[in-house]
Parts: sequence; structure tokens; C-alpha cells
Amino acid sequence: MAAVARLLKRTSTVSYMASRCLSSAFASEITPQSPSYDTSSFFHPKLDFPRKDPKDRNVQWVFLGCPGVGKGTYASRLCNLLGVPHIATGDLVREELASSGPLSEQLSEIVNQGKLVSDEIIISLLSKRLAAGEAKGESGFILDGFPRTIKQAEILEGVTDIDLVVNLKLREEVLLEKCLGRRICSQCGGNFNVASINMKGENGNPGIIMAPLLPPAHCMSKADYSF
Ligand SMILES: Nc1ncnc2c1ncn2[C@@H]1O[C@H](COP(=O)(O)OP(=O)(O)O)[C@@H](O)[C@H]1O
Repeated sequence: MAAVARLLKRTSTVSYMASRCLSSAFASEITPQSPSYDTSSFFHPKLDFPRKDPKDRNVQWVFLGCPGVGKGTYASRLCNLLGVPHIATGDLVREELASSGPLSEQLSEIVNQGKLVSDEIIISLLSKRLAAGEAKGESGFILDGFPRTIKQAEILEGVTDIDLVVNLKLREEVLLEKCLGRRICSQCGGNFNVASINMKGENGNPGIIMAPLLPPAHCMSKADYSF
């Protein structure tokens, strides 16, 4: 846990909130929903997840923050340290898109427009993922990219206990550089970031230095990673 504490301390601004604060944590970050689609024939918008005593399970954490803030990077590192699955709803959406299932056309339209997928669809995808993990004996999780609306937060809070919510923040210009620096390696499929952040402190705020997250040498040498 010392490593976890160190990692969290290195984050530019991290605030910890108890689960009771979940809804208020992003009351100011509500994003308009995409138009709702009739998904009733595919999905039941219900999150089924057994509520367990914290001593009988691993951590159940939630990472919040804008795109580019580093949720995925920090969450996946912590998951490796803690031995819990890193569940990113963006990955679930991408997997569904790649599966050419009945929803993939609808999803690609929504995602390509930069809109949020409906709560019903996202909850169904998450529910399926949690059930599959349960069946494999997974315990605990770090959720990344969920909840993203008040309704999602209320549903999550209604079905399970969240031990910790981490709301990551970064200055807007850094977020922009991080989003523009995103790359996916066509060799290994990994996510990387070529942005090298070195910003001076201003108005009493500290400077920010963030090294790029580059692919391994054998992928780099082919200079073959792109959006
Ligand atoms: N909790 C969520 N609620 C609604 N839509 C979501 C949610 N999580 C992911 N998505 C959809 O998946 C897309 C990709 O998500 P993500 O990988 O988190 O990317 P980004 O952080 O760039 O938005 C989002 O743009 C959105 O359409």
C-alpha cells in the first residue's frame, strides 16, 4: 500500500472522496447524453452485482476525470499492484464495436460524434463484464470512465459499495496536449502518448512535468504507431 500511496501522491491534483460524495463529485461535469435508442430488445438496464463485505473482497475504487487526465494509466498501474481488474467502460464500448454485434453500427455513430453512449447500453455492457469477472473468480475492481452521469452514479451506488473515488484533475492545456498525443501501436495494440509535458508553474500553481508514455523499442523502431 505504500507504493499505492506514493503513486497517488505523484498525481498533479488528486482528491479522495467517500462513496457518499459520488454524485456530487461530478455534478459539475454532467455531459449531455446522446439521443436514446431503443435497446430494450437487447438489454436490461440493470446492474447486477453482489454486495459483499469489504473484508471478503478486494478494493472497489472509481477513477473520475476528463479525457487525457491519465485515469487509464494510473488505474492500470494500481490494478497491477493490487491484483484487481481494470474495467474501463471505453474499452467495453470498443470491444462491442469490434465485435460487429447488433449494436456496433449505433455505437460507432455515437462514439464518432463524441457523444456519450446511453446509460442503458453502458450499464448492460458493464453488467456483462462484471458477471463474467465474477464467474472467473475476480474480486474487486477499479472502474475507469464509469460513472459518467448522475444516473450511472446512483445506479452504481445502489448496487455496491465504493471504497474510494479518485477525481483526477489537470490544467486544460495539458489535457489538450495529452489528448492530441494519444497513439495506438499497430504492432502491439498498446495505448501510448507522445506528449511531453513541461509546463512552468503560474499563478501559484505548481509546474507540471509528465514524460511521454512511449511504446517499447521494437515498436518504436518501426515508427509505426498512429491514431
Ligand atoms: N460511462 C460511460 N457512459 C457513456 N458513454 C461512455 C461511458 N464510458 C465510455 N463511453 C463511450 O465510449 C467512448 C470512449 O470512452 P473512453 O475510452 O473513456 O474515451 P474518452 O475518455 O476519450 O471519452 C466515449 O466517448 C463514450 O462514447
